[in-house]
Amino acid sequence: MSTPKAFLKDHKAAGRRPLNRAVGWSLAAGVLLIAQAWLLADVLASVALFGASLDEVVRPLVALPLLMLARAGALWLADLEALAAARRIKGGMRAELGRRLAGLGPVRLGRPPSAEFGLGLVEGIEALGPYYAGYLPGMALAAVLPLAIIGVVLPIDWISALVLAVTAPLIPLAMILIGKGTERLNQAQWAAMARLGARFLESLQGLTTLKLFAVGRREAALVARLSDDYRKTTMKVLRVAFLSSLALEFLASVSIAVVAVFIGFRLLWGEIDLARGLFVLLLAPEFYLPLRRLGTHYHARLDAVAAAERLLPLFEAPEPEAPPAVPAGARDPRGAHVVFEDAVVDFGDGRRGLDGLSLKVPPGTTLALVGPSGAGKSTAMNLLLGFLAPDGGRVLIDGAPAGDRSHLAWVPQSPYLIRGSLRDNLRLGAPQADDAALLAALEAASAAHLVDLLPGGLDAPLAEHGRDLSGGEMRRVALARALVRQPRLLLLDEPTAGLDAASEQAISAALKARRGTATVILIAHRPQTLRHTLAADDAVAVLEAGRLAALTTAAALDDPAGPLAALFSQAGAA
Ligand SMILES: Nc1ncnc2c1ncn2[C@@H]1O[C@H](COP(=O)(O)OP(=O)(O)OP(=O)(O)O)[C@@H](O)[C@H]1O
Repeated sequence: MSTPKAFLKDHKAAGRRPLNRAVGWSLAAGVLLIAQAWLLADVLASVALFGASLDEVVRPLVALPLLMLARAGALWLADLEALAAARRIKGGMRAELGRRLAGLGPVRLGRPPSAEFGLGLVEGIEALGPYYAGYLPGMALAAVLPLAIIGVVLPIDWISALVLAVTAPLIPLAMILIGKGTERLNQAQWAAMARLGARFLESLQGLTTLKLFAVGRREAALVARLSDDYRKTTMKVLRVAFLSSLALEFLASVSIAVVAVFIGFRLLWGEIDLARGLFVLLLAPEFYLPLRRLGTHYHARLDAVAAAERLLPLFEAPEPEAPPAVPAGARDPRGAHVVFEDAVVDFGDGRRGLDGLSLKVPPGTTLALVGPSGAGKSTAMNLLLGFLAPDGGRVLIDGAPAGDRSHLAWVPQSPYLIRGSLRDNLRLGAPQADDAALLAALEAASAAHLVDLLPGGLDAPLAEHGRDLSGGEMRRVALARALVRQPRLLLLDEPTAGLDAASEQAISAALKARRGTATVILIAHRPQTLRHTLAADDAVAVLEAGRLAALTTAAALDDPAGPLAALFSQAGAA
């Protein structure tokens, strides 16, 4: 397990070049500043001491604004580069996190605490921005610029150089002392924000349920309390941040005053001339500036460390491996060849989804998975879908470990329809499909009437989650969508549950028509599904406690002594 600090460092690489350029531009601005101070001191001294005329100082007077402009330009470029670096690093992180989450898949991800993920993806990564754009270049600058200024001041006035050198470390030292105390506060602030975010999202998602049970007010009060907690922890962090800035500013001001007092006395005693004294005095505030800024940046760093701590577990999911592709020649034209070989899925805590399932589904055949609740039907399906990888044994589709989804289609019990037209939904898995193919698929899924029914036909807009369709219509659109893909392996979960008799028949006819062109595997909870969807000689695998308990055919439904009768009479009794 990596540490948050190592995590921040590792990700710096993506923005190294713009970061280096940002530091380079800041240093250029520092050099221009030294030149500017020198010119200004010279002009002031010549006018004040030697009564120089305008003609004599016109050149430095013209050069001064030019220097200022150049310096502003350099600072602007430094900011641009630093922001570009942060943007690049954050972009890379988001892409990586997206890949890892996709690799985990919906099952291993479990029920994702969506607020945590949302917070990580958006706020968490965003909180790293000031660290990369501010803290890192600021650190580099604070290490180099003060040294450069001391280097310039030393030959001119060694006493001031000494004062600068002695007072400089006080600021970072004070900052570190203060920082130690705030680290804990920052972590508390993140935790409070995560709690608030999670609760708020939950309340929004469950709004209907909360309203139905008339607990809306209680929930609102809870969210209000959590947001108040968040306010309090934020105020604590801000209080420390302001106080520490005050302390650092005070230290810097006192240090500048010490330099000024030393110069003042020596001017009085004639130990230093006005031009040199002024030059050092003008540089003094600039000497402390990068150190003072470190105070602000240091808080960005604390914030980033706290955010990184929350992000780390999300980044520790393994990167997905690309499934090995099967050469096209090895594929049977009748459909996919599916093999479970002693497949084990271990969810940890001794919970096994599958406990050594062995099963062969020949190409072009149809098989139903049945079994009591918790027998492992969904787990077997998730293995085929590549949402889970077996912890033991193998699951092969056409001879290759399951995971390549390019040749399969999946119709879950509650299919997800995207917001878009009917056509968009049907073409989701086959963007090249033409209207004729879409209509044929709708026809096959007994949903052709939808084209006439919906205003706009294939262009009819569907609401998110298909909210304006009935459950049965959604299922039929989802089946049509699966068929458009012309899959070699068609996976379905209770394809006919909740449908009227006519639709049930139409769908079972559609599935039967796939025979010989696709392998079909479906989960069935009810005997009707088997009776209406399968042909008498289609295979039925009875699972029990993650293993194959019996392999029979749909005809066994009528055998009172067969495994199916036993299973469904149990279910009926329950
Ligand atoms: N994400 C998970 N984390 C932990 N245990 C799980 C997870 N998913 C399933 N299980 C466990 O694995 C076993 C098999 O579950 P699975 O969902 O495959 O059964 P099923 O036959 O599909 O059940 P049902 O008919 O109720 O849908 C169960 O004991 C279940 O508690």
